[in-house]
Amino acid sequence: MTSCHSVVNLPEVRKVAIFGGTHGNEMSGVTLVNLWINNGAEIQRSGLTIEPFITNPRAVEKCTRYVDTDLNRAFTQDNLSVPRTQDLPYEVKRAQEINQMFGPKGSPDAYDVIFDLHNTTSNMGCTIILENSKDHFNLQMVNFIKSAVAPASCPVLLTEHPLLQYSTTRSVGKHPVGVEVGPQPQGVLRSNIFESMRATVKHALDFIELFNGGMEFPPCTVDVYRVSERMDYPRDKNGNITAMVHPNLQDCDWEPLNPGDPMFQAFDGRTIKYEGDSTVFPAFINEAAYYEKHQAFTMTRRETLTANGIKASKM
Ligand SMILES: CC(=O)N[C@@H](CC(=O)O)C(=O)O
Ligand SMILES: [Zn+2]
Repeated sequence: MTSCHSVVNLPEVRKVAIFGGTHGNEMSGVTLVNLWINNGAEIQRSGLTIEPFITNPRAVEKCTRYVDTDLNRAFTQDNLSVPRTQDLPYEVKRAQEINQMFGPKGSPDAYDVIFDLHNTTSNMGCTIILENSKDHFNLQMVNFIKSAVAPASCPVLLTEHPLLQYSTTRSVGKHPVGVEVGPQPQGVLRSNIFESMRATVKHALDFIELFNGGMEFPPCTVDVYRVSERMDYPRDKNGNITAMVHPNLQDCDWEPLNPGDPMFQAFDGRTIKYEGDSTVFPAFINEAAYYEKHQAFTMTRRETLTANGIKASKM
């Protein structure tokens, strides 16, 4: 369906969900979604069903990341198809319910766009997380958001990776979009973080409204940071960490980490350097939730993606 201007016709967007509380202690998304459940005027757009939804209410109630297991890793085909029994972890049961309501994952009935609102303790600013480098609709949306927030930046983390990809809550939708804003401590609201998340969602919904209204978005390029590796903390034989993120690296998400740069500061005072052979761009530096995942930061590489022009097809 490509025209001579390399503009692809895509179906109009009909069903949109905004998830908060996938992690119950990430307060911006929890608070915004609860606000919008009470009064949805701010997120209404013509011709669209937009559903704000708390995905892990038990974790929200306890103000904890999860109750039994991380919901944002639970949307595997195995979990989604396992027979429902009493002793399944709460989040696996919940994943099945969410898949029924907003999916099924991979099916034509699935919601068109799902935003999932997260906070990080890392200094990542207002980051968009994408899972698929060939999702031209999402790439165009991100290009729109980047222009709307400029001169502020909107880094894009691309989690597409043969081994490191994980099965997210938003992945039940056709176009999954993570919104990851920090730094904000767990269980805490910070007004600047809250408002930048709110603005990003607003721009994203404006984009969808313009798209449905027939606006043509010309081909564009989008700079992204693609996940390449995970870096764990140095550990002793018992698995306890023996070093912290080095002060030169702390809060330096998205800045180049070059071979030879300090990476960790051991408790005995030694500096541990980055010994890779090329420059990487770390993200999720010293994320609180990742100690248990054995991850001190994520290494990414910069890449420029090309998006087709897009236009809504009238049916
Ligand atoms: C700090 C945090 O929870 N980050 C999210 C990232 C994502 O949504 O892809 C997670 O690990 O699930
Ligand atoms: Zn989260």
